Amino acid sequence: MNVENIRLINFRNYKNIEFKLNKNLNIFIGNNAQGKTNLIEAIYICATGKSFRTNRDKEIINFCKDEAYIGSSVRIENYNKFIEIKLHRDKPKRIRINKTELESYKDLNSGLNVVIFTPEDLKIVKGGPNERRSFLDEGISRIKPIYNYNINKYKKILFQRNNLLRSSKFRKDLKELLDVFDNQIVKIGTNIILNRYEYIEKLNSISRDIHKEITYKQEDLNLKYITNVPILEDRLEMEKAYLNLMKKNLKRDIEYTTTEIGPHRDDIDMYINENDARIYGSQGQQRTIILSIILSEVELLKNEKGTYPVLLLDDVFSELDESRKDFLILFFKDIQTFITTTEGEDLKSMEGLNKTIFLIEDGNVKIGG
Ligand SMILES: Nc1ncnc2c1ncn2[C@@H]1O[C@H](COP(=O)(O)OP(=O)(O)OP(=O)(O)O)[C@@H](O)[C@H]1O
Repeated sequence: MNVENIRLINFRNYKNIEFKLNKNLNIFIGNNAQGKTNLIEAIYICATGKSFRTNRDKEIINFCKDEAYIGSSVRIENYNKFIEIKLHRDKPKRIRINKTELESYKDLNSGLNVVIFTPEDLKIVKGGPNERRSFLDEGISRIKPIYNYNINKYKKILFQRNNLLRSSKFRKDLKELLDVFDNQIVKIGTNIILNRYEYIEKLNSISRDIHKEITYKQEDLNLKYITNVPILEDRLEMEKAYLNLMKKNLKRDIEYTTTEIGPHRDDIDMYINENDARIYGSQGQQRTIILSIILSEVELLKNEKGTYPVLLLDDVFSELDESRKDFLILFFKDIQTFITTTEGEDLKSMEGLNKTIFLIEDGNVKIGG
């Protein structure tokens, strides 16, 4: 799978550009604020229909224009897809695949899988549990689209349950209504928890090996899934235990008008050599954890889907020492990779790889030497 070319019109600081991309390594090099991340963003939008930086399409359109266009030809196994996205300041975006318009961007099945690293991803280690749950949900949805549907459904029912708890004093039918909600919550919640459990188990086993390699066997990474629902081998027993726990907590739930038990309280603990990485990890260590996890997602996707996704790495080299950079570069051999950097120095470590260097300056793209 690879992105063959890209055309941008009035997309952020790009007025009108079109260029071909390398099947392997693409390096966007330039000073700050020249448009390197904007290119990563454009490729991400082609794959997912949305930006990783904003939910407001208006921000993506050039300041002085009302419309923007992204077009890209993508090679998936042995066929091509031509993806086109039109953004308008006052209208919903329109997406066409091979000239056929989709009803909604949510229908976009570009076939292009991407895994992205951005400096913001540090929040997966440093931020709150919400960040880690979002990371999990995104990763699992890439492999199992039905999971995303379950998450949305779970959030909806949970919201309704919490509303009901808020009005519990005035409801004579509280018990009957809660029974209906709780039975649904437990079914979907169990699905979510088992999917998360399985995903973290797989991620953990791959990321441990990768992390060991990156750190020259100095660091042992361990990811642990935290959930307040007991995970049991027998699914029906698990649902029963989950429901009992909800019933046991009902008094507390009514008092606080929120639901305590369930996957909306899940988290991931991260340890390096048995120490909590969130508390004791250095900035470089925390960054390396994210890299190990993201590279594991790449391997996991390859295992599940049979082909490597495209790798988007925004400013990945900062704060990594030479040996960690070298390991990362080994990864690029078989995967189409897009990488942004301000440092000419970083290019030295990529000698000998099949690559194209793009010089980015003020919304212009030139092929470098
Ligand atoms: N909607 C827009 N219209 C025009 N220009 C925009 C728009 N949004 C962002 N920009 C411009 O894009 C530039 C930032 O681009 P980008 O984020 O890709 O920078 P970068 O090269 O990755 O920089 P850094 O190395 O600092 O991360 C800024 O000059 C900003 O003003």
